[in-house]
Amino acid sequence: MLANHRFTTLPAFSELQAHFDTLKERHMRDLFAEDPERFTTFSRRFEDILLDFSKNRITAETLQLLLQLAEQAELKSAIGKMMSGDKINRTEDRAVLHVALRNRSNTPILVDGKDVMPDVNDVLAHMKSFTEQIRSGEWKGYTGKAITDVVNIGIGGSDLGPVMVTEALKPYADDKKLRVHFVSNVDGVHIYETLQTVQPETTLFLIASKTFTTQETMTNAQTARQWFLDAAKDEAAIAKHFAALSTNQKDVAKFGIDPANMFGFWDWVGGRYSLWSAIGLSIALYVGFDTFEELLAGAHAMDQHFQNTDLDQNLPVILALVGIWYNNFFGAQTEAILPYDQYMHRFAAYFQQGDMESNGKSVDRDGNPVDYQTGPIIWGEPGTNGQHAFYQLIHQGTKLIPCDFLAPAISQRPIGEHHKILMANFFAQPEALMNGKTEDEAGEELRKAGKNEDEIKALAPFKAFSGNRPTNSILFKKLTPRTLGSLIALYEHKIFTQGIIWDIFSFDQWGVELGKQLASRILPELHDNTAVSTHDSSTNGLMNAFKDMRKE
Ligand SMILES: O=P(O)(O)OC[C@H]1O[C@H](O)[C@@H](O)[C@@H](O)[C@@H]1O
Repeated sequence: MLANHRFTTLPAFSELQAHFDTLKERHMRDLFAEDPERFTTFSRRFEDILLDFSKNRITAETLQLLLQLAEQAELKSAIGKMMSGDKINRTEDRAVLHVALRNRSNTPILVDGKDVMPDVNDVLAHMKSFTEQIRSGEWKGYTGKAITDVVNIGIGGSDLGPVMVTEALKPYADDKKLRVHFVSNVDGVHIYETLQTVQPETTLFLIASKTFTTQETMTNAQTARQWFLDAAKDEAAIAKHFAALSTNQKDVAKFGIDPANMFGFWDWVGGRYSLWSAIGLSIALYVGFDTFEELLAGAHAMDQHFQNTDLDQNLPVILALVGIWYNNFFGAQTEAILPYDQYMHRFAAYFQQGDMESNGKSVDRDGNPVDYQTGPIIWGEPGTNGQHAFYQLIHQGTKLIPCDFLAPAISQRPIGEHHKILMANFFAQPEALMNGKTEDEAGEELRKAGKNEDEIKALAPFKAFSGNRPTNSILFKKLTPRTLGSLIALYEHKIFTQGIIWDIFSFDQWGVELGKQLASRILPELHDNTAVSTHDSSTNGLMNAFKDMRKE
């Protein structure tokens, strides 16, 4: 059981408040000027990953106090509890063991007295042999042809991880053994457009759903099944073209999927933490099983770092603490994740679910409403695209938006000057956000450009930048499977750390349930043209207008 505490009554919390008052007006420009060692003091390394958090509004004292906050929240003990299979997801009475899925050292992890590792390894072995059969062409479809296309049907945690990772690891699929497609939206457009591009006789469908009851996924799966049977005209052919990634054996069998094609996982794998489980089968099929294992190994290495490294050297902990500093003291509402790597273009979208579904909570572990801020709004797009879209607000708007900049030192596709140009932007933006530009500096530039004094006076305020806008820079050698695994685990553990300190449960998601219940209540009311009057006037009005618009 996790110990409860009230976040705002931890002794370090009030110390941080007092400290904040002394620091809030200080400019990072001055902090850098005062301390030539600032980069060394505020940067950390893990394998090929360098975290530079020196461009934050912190001093050594801030970091010390934040570390005390983590200690007072009993973070170390909480990490140990997660890693050893304690049921820390109390509202669902479950352990939280995505770390077991990538536990390459195979040390036993017990849930209810039973080591989970043999089951984990069995599923991995099953995934491996299946992957090899499909990729080698040994597995034949119902007309005797090899599989060329894999369609993963899933949503939320059963979609976003595989989408993000297959995009990020595209260079590792250069052998072009298989194409992968992802269908998530219940909007029929999504499955329609995907089915336009594949052939029934060479397509493998993966029905990815932890519960195997999610309406969107089941609707898309039934449509795919019907489309397939329209061509194959034989239910026996389903065994060659459908596999299930799920914890729900009963409903998988009911759907007609051969139990031999079911890849299981367990209730202790949260949906948004499931890419390491059977849900990652599309990844393994696309990049090959060895590459998938390297991804697991990278995450495992970060798990060990998180568990065994002192808090002040611990990358996930530092990211989490810096985030808390802005979220709970500066009042920042959002955080941007900005990868300067086109292959990582779904990384922010992935952690939108990872972070917001985990820490979007307003009740503490005692069941009381919190009176402080919890999880931030996560958003972001790859650089440099974002620079030409929303960075204006980050530079000159009224909101404080802490940003994480991520980039590889070595491009997967070194072409001409592209990577150096990309990296020049990666270095320039955090520098500009930190330094800003005073009105005097802006004036000087205008003078050099030949403006007269009246023009300078009129324009300089618009051309000035306050600066003092915080960033973390995460520079890594190359986006290898191992590094990607470590980066994902880095953010996962950041989320865990913040949840522990905020005294909330990060591994349930009751908020998602409401939408599901309401939609299932409304669906039957859409089946005929009868006017609806059972809801509020807005919902009634909209539903009735919908029915009118559809009349011939
Ligand atoms: O894999 P499933 O069971 O289809 O769930 C898909 C998604 O459903 C809900 O939105 C939440 O519970 C998510 O965490 C989950 O990832």
